[in-house]
Amino acid sequence: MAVQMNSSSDNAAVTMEQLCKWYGSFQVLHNVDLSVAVGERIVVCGPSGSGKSTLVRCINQLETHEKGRLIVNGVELYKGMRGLAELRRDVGMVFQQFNLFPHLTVLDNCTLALVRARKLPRDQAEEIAMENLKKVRIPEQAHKFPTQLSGGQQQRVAIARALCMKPKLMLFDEPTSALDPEMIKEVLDVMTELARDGMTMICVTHEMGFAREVADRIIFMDSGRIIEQAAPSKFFKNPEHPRAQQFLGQMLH
Ligand SMILES: Nc1ncnc2c1ncn2[C@@H]1O[C@H](COP(=O)(O)OP(=O)(O)OP(=O)(O)O)[C@@H](O)[C@H]1O
Repeated sequence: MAVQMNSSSDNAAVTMEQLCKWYGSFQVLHNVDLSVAVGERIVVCGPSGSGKSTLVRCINQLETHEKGRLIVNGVELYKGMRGLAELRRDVGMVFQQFNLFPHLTVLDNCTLALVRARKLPRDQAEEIAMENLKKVRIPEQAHKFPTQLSGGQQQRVAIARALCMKPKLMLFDEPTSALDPEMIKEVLDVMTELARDGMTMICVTHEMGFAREVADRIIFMDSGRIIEQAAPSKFFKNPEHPRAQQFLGQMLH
């Protein structure tokens, strides 16, 4: 049984307390403390291998932690917990590789979970799917297959598909890394609009312009630890930790 939490954690979308994770004998997350408020936009950045993907993957239990506490939307998560389907319904995730079903049309990719998991009638599922395809500005692609779309369009389908489940929280794991430069902007524009609509978001990205413009808070990770967190105005102007200074030096020049 998932444990329902009360008290102050109810006001947070995500609370991590001393979170630790190992891959075999390699400790990838070291005592991570993080609280993300409902409606907050977080950008997670840091060097390759610093544990950013692992951190976000723990939030929807694609990875499980071994030590510490993790509470998402008021529910404490742990290995072997029940209620994973509900968790993943409430936590949308967009990956670097779009992970669309190639044999299904755009519309069917979007309606699949609504029909199968939510048991909605097909016409109602299609209505929700079309609303969200409009939101990501590709309603005219509804009857195409993923291979007939550009990378940027495929990623926007992936975002629409996640939005169909009306998530309370969206996770993005380097959503533009597999895209050509001209397509990056169209995906970032959609993400920016979601942020303006008040969606709680945790984004792993190297897009520092997006981070500067959209994030409420930047989380900087190194070697499995959060070593600096600050508002973008502070982080980009005056990063404190030498590793953050070095990282920004490389990213911005
Ligand atoms: N399934 C796995 N098994 C073993 N080691 C893993 C696994 N996944 C990731 N790692 C290792 O854990 C460390 C952190 O990986 P993670 O993908 O979380 O980092 P990251 O900061 O997202 O990196 P990148 O920016 O390159 O995507 C890396 O050293 C990686 O090689």
